[in-house]
Amino acid sequence: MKTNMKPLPYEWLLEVINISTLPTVIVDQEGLVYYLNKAYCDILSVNLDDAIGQPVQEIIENSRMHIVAKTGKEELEDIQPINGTVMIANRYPLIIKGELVGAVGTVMFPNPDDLRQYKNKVQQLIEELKHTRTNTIKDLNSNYTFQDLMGSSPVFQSVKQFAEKVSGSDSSVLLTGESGTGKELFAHAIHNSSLRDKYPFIPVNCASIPADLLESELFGYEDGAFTGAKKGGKKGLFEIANHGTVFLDEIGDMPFSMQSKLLRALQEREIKRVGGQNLVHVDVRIIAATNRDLEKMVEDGSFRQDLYYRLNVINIEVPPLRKRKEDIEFITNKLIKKLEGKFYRQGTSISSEVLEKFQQHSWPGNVRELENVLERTLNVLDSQTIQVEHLPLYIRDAGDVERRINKATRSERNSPDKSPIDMSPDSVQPLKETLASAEKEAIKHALSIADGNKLTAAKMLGVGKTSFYEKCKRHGIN
Ligand SMILES: Nc1ncnc2c1ncn2[C@@H]1O[C@H](COP(=O)(O)OP(=O)(O)OP(=O)(O)O)[C@@H](O)[C@H]1O
Repeated sequence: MKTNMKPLPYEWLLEVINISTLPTVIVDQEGLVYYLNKAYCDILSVNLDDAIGQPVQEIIENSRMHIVAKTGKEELEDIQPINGTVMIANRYPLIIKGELVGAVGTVMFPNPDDLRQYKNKVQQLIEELKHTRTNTIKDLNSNYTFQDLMGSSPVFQSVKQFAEKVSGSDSSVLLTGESGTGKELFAHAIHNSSLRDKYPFIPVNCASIPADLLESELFGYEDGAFTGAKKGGKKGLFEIANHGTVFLDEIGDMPFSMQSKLLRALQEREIKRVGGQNLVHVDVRIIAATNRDLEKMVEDGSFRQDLYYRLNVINIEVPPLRKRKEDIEFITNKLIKKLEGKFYRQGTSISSEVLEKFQQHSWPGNVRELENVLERTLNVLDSQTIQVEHLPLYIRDAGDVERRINKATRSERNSPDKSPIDMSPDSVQPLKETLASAEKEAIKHALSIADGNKLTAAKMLGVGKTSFYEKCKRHGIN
């Protein structure tokens, strides 16, 4: 190739090689050191004049430059320990006018601190990548907007409109309401219509992370913070969510000791990693949710009042399904449409009797329960129309229980002596046994509504998961 470039003077070339901070060595075809730049002389603590003309393997530990100068084959990213430090070596054959005349080599990380910093950086990137990957998969399944929130009743519409209105604000939101009413869906929708929508939405289930891990999950940790901690430390979810939203689900289950640390983070907008000294500024919006009565928890001292006020700047109470019965038919039809795709069906409908049963049922598991019931029904449906006999027994009984109670109350009121309640002494059981059998029935009922999911069943019953597991064990429920 012909260029107009003048050949670089020899001194210039040497200066260029010396300016480079990358330790560089040039050997001739015999593997004798032709030139060693300043960076390499420094890390080897050798004098250039003493090194020139010496076999390279005598000057540089574990060198293979003399081999490359013979084979003419480059060796890239080879591990080369020098003075007890692992370095990455790149070795290139030096070919001038088509002839192999020697080799040139460089090494990276001559300083152990550089290597450590590099490793930390890579480790952090790997952590972020893993987290992003998990969340991307999750987001693909749950990237909800307000349009996904089903419900046409005036009460639901007004809650939805209010939530939409406050999406743009940066204030904390507390979503309250029974299990399965769609609080998490609301949190997604609020984030997605806020100015933070291009940044992460990080959901954290405060009930499912063990108390002693919660702080390091939320705020991260430094290298060596505790036994088993990853080398290089780890970013917490608050740092990962920077500029986005952290959704603290089941906030009522956050351990008391953690509540004060969360409060500090919200007030100062700064977090301190576990085992760290530095404060890291974070910009996140908090959306919290619970189906527990936080006000009562504040009263009985199990939830910090100051944190409650911090979180409850905007309160959105999602109404239960039984308080918006107009929505039942609407949501049922929408869910059927959604499920038809899953079961490769078309034209499925429900009978008016089924709708009546649905209206009579109290739906303690709300939309989640309705979704489960319909999915279970469509799974086994061999006709186009869902009839009462296709429904689970406890829904078929809906209304009957209420009717029986009403009838009993009415007849008791009208003719107390003809009460339908069994008045024989044998019908009375010790209170302890009566309560135990009622508890067992309630657990079985909740489990059947929650499709066997114990965490959901525990939530619907309003008990902690440890106590729920103990109760299941006591009653022999698996
Ligand atoms: N209004 C709604 N429109 C569409 N789907 C809904 C609605 N409400 C709830 N769902 C569905 O019900 C299920 C439960 O919703 P979600 O997890 O948001 O409830 P939640 O109130 O956060 O429950 P929990 O308190 O148990 O965590 C999800 O599958 C969700 O898609």
